[in-house]
Amino acid sequence: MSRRGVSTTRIALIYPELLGTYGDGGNAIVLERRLRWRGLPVERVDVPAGSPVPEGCDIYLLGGGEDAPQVLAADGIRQNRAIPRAVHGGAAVLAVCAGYQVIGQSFPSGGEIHEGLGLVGIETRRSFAGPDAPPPGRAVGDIVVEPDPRLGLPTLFGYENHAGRTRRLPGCQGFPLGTVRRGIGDGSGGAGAAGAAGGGAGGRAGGTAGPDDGSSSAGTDGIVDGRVLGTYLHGPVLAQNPALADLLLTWVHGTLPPLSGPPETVALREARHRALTAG
Ligand SMILES: NC(=O)CC[C@H](N)C(=O)O
Repeated sequence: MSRRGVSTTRIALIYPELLGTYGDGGNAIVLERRLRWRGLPVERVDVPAGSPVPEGCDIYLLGGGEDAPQVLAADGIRQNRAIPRAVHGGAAVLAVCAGYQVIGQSFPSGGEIHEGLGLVGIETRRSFAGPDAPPPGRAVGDIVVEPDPRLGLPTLFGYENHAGRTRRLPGCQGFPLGTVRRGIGDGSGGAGAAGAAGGGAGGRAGGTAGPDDGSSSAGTDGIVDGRVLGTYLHGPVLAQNPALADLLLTWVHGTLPPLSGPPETVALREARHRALTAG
């Protein structure tokens, strides 16, 4: 039974035309499959760009996007208060990259600061290094995150490509999704906060580990606030991290029967682990 006492879990994919960079729509497919493989009914609700977001869904998925589409998406989603109301009623949110920025208080685009949904106490800027420091380069490449132990998750693998840097605001509820072991993530913690040049416009050469200055400071990625989870991990993140998919499903569904595999995902994770965490 899902959280509303009905048998079908409704998964809303929000504005995939605007928030779909790097196949984030695949996160809906992963959630759908993992319910079906357990014999549980699921309904996928595709919400086309610009249309009002429905309130009665159990999981809302917001993907990544370029700056201009991201503004359009935020404006469209703000037409109503469906997502905040659904979250209040127990729904879960997975917000990736642009989606992660959009669920915060504010984010940059086109030289201006735009209002986010205010679901979580974070803000995104091009840089937090101050007006005299050069802004950091785009964060581009593989990202590996050690999740907060409270989540009981294995290492998370993904891909990131974003210019924005994100930080928690004073009084922010919740906690970071995890510690960045490779890549940039929020890029606002530890040495990354200094906003050093990093990989420049083309991103990090060779996927060098660490925050913007290439050191190994303990930067963080993402936020978990109640059932709202934001992250810079594209990929789509749930395809590479099925345990994260199951965490979202248990938030809205309660305990689920265990599900191993699929074998392809196990092999993928082993390969990612070998390639990205060696040394
Ligand atoms: N990949 C993305 O979603 C990018 C988010 C945002 N437009 C940025 O560059 O920071």
